[in-house]
Amino acid sequence: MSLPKTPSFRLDGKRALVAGASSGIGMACAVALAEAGAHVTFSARRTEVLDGVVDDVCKAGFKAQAHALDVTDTAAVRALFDAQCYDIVLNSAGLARHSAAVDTTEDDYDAVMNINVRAAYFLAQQAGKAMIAAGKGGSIIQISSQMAHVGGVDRAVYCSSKHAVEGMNKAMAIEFGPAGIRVNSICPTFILTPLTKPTFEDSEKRAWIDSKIKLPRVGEVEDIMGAAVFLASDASGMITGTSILVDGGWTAG
Ligand SMILES: NC(=O)c1ccc[n+]([C@@H]2O[C@H](COP(=O)([O-])OP(=O)(O)OC[C@H]3O[C@@H](n4cnc5c(N)ncnc54)[C@H](O)[C@@H]3O)[C@@H](O)[C@H]2O)c1
Ligand SMILES: O=C(O)C(=O)C[C@H](O)[C@H](O)CO
Repeated sequence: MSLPKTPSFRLDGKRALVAGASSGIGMACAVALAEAGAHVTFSARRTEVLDGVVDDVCKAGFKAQAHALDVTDTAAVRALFDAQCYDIVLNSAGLARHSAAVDTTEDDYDAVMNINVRAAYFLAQQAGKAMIAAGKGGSIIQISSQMAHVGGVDRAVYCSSKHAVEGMNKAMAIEFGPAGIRVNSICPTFILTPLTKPTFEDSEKRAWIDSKIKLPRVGEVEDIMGAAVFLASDASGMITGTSILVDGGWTAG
């Protein structure tokens, strides 16, 4: 009897691009992809902020390089994918500005939507286009949020942006699927990063977070790394148009 063959979680020989790799979840995911064997391009608006981590990853024997990219610069995004096709594209660039819906300014709305939705859209568009032309399939991963699945106090704009990412992914999964390109998201709960530091430091908000997460701790960037490697690898080869909630049970009730 021939046993089923376990699919590989390894990413050897794959080229990966991580946008928003200078801090937080993006940096952790980029390191995880490199440790799994991919050659990872860490991208951020300024390469100086990437030099330390890229050096450390290379010294550890993994493959990495830095690239300057502002994800809102659609011409630069196009140029990047015209020059190189990536097998894996993970987008972690994002912004949160919170206010009651009745107080949201147009500036806050536009800033959040510009990065979380518009930039995510055109990055995935160009990634998908290059992957289709290369004919090798691929995996596009957006760092979305648990707030793509529920509402949150003072988070009407942020929730709108992350729900939009889920819709965009589903439609792109339909379009790109025949070319073997998978489009998914990771939906984290609150993870301590520069983005959420002010929320964690507010004792009332911290109590809200602790009351909603069912596990006895909050999330750390390391909690997202496994999902990133899984979605990038052949181990998730039949998964597309969906999201992996890494939410400590927040959305369970
Ligand atoms: N930390 C959390 O609790 C949490 C939970 C769920 C989802 N998220 C999402 O995860 C993603 C990463 O957030 P994080 O918590 O790691 O915060 P972070 O602030 O550490 O990371 C955001 C990154 O986006 C980059 N960025 C912002 N604008 C950019 C631009 N125009 N071009 C290129 N890069 C840009 C920043 O430089 C930064 O490195 C975001 O999309 C966020 O919405 C975070
Ligand atoms: O909701 C917030 O305060 C954020 O900054 C992002 C979140 O941490 C994330 O979406 C988890 O709810």
